[in-house]
Amino acid sequence: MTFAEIILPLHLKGTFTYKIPEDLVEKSEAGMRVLVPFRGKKIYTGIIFKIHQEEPTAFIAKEIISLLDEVAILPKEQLQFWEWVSDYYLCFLGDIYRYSFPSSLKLESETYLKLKPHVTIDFQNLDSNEMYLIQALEVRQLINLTDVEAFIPKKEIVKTIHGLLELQYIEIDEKIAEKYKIKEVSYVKIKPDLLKNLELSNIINELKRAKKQQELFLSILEHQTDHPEKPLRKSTLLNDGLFGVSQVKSLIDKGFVEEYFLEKDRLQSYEGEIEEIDSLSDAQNLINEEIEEAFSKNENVLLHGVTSSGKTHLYLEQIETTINQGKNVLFLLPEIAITKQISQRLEKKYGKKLGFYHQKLTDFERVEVWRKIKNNEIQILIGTRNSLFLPFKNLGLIVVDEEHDTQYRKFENNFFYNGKDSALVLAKFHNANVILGSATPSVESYHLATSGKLKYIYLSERFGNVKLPTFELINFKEEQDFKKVKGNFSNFLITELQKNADSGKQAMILHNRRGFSNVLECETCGYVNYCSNCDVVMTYHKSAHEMKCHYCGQKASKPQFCPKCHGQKLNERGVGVEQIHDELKVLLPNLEIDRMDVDSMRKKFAYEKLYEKIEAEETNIIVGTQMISKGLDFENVDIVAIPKADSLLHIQNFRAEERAYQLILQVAGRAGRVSGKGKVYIQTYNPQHQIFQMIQEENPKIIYDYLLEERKKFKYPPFVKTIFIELKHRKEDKVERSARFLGSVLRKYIPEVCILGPEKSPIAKINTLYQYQILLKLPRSKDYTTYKNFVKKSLEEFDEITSYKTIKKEIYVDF
Ligand SMILES: Nc1ncnc2c1ncn2[C@@H]1O[C@H](COP(=O)(O)OP(=O)(O)OP(=O)(O)O)[C@@H](O)[C@H]1O
Ligand SMILES: [Zn+2]
Repeated sequence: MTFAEIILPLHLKGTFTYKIPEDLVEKSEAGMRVLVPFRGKKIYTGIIFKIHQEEPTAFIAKEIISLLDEVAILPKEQLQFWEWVSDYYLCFLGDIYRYSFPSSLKLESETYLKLKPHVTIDFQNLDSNEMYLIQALEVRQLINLTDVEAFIPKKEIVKTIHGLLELQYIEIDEKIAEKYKIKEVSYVKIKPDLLKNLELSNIINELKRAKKQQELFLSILEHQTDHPEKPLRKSTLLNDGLFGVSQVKSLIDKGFVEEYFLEKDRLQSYEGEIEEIDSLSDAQNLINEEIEEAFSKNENVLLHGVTSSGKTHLYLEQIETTINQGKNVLFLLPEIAITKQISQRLEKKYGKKLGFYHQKLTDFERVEVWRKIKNNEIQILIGTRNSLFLPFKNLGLIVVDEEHDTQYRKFENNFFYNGKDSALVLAKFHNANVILGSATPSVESYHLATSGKLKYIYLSERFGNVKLPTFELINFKEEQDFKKVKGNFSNFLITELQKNADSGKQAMILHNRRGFSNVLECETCGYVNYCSNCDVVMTYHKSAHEMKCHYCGQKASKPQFCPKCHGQKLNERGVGVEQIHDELKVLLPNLEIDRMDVDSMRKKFAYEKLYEKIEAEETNIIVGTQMISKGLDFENVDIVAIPKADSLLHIQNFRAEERAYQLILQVAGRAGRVSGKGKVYIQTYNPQHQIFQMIQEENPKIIYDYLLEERKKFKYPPFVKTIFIELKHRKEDKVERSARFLGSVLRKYIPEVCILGPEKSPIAKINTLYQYQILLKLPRSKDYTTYKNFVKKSLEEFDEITSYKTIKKEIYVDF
């Protein structure tokens, strides 16, 4: 007997064993989708993970109902990758499946049944449910599982379908089951036989009395003669308003013109001219040779290139090489908003061979990308980290741009993974090369590179040998003492911003806090407004006239007076980006000043509009959160200022300094990209801080050595491996008890020094759930695997306690 381990789209551990029916054994293969019954009542689309001959001993395996694919939908590299992700990040295969498959490929209740053609049904031997289903199918031809639930009790559905499938009365309709249909676009052309038979002049004559139709006919003819290779869209004809639908219809009715349909890619692809890419500069050429040398030795690359050094051009070069070798490319970006620049460049060169993939696509669009990737129609896929789970074939190169970005490492859909590290593993399964690129690599990647596990390649000059920006620290304490400030700005900075604008230059101001003020506080009783779901004070957003919780998204209107003591005066404490923006507008009233943050960019096309406004130099100053630090390449920005730089360091996290450094350097990198006169002003109470001091050096080694030294001293990655576990529940005492229990189980296996906690999380409650945390700091080397197995074992023991089943667990490996 043959069995299969099936991955089900459920938040459950491991795979599930099913028997493969004799007639399907030959056809079955790992990576195919199957339909299986689960827990009596439900039917799911699962994926064959493994096929084997070991009959389960503890239970009788149910049978697979049917196979949904003729060839595996998941290539073996993806199955290997899923297995690795699940094992390394301690997450469920079912969650990976749910996360990575577009929902219409998972069918489940959308699966359709139909009668087998030409069967004679012996109604005598059917039970009532079977009878109902057959009768329904005689009337409706196709029925999906959800419909069946209307007339058959849920838990009997599977049995009924099973019975009828066995009797060979019904079958599963796989084609219809897939909801996805390709969108078609209508085109027009002159009837081909008319062209051959020289009837054209007759027709033109015939149309003499219908001038418009004649004109239309001629214009179609003209298009066809001028561009014989280019189909003419019906909508193009109608677009300029010269002709109407009725004229087109008349020509079709008269049989002169015919309408036909072509599949349109839902994803807009570029239809314009194809352009060559620029050649590399001398400095870039040297780097490119280094990259090639590394690849020839099967080494992956960390490309550390200062801002505006032209990393994109180096990626393009390698993309080109890879494609010329007949292989495909995955280009990862931290978020979709910043694909605009890279895609513009790639579109010019690669047009339709380009695909996009990210969380914002509709399910239809996601399926389309799946299909194209499977058919090898996309050569370059640009996407966010979830693209790693697409069914790639023949992958030759993965680029991870802005590899330091925190968007690559987050918890989403029940599991945490780092897209950058996962890219390295996926590439291994495909034998593909990897470039990690950044102007400010993560400390971990830098360490990997300098300890020889990645090839470290440093590009120290900007393209065109443009000078890097210079830094100037403004001692805000001193300025205040001498009364040379207005609000959050020194008089000096205000003057510099005005002068900059007067000379036709633009500036960017970074303040990485959303909202207007962090807190509204009652002057009389000290009351502050807490979110009712979270243990967090709500942020005041002045422009939206509301209070928002940045953790759960809850909104409330701004209180007019203190709800506790009815005091009239509510003070605003803590400065948000809105306030900086408002202040500047008052300080520099003659300038155009815009704001860029998630709150102001929420409206559709808001980002595109502001982007174009900046590009057209219609704005003088852009005030923004970290959003302005990412990938923007504007020619005319000379000044970057950080008025409250200390706030970047006031974060309780071992990565705080690293992040402050990256953010400052990234935003600084927007300055003087063409002029070479970039100037960065940092206002601080603490000009002596190491980070502010070291950032001024053009030698990154100084700062990385310092950051690594700190990590070593306080035992943080990359010197130890971390696993962070957060437990959550509505009841605080319950989550506390469960956390203590997990702590004690872990302590059975793992030395005390490696375990921190359990303790209440710094934010005690988010989204109505109380949270407790445990941090494990495990040694690197062989022991890590041993310890990790102990962690797995502890989690299993925890899961055996029935009353803890409702505790939500979040596990972050390499936190
Ligand atoms: N070889 C080249 N030929 C022509 N233009 C180039 C070349 N290399 C870079 N450039 C131009 O230099 C500018 C900076 O390049 P790019 O944006 O790729 O830098 P980057 O290294 O990605 O910087 P950042 O990390 O700041 O985003 C761009 O406007 C780009 O078009
Ligand atoms: Zn909240």
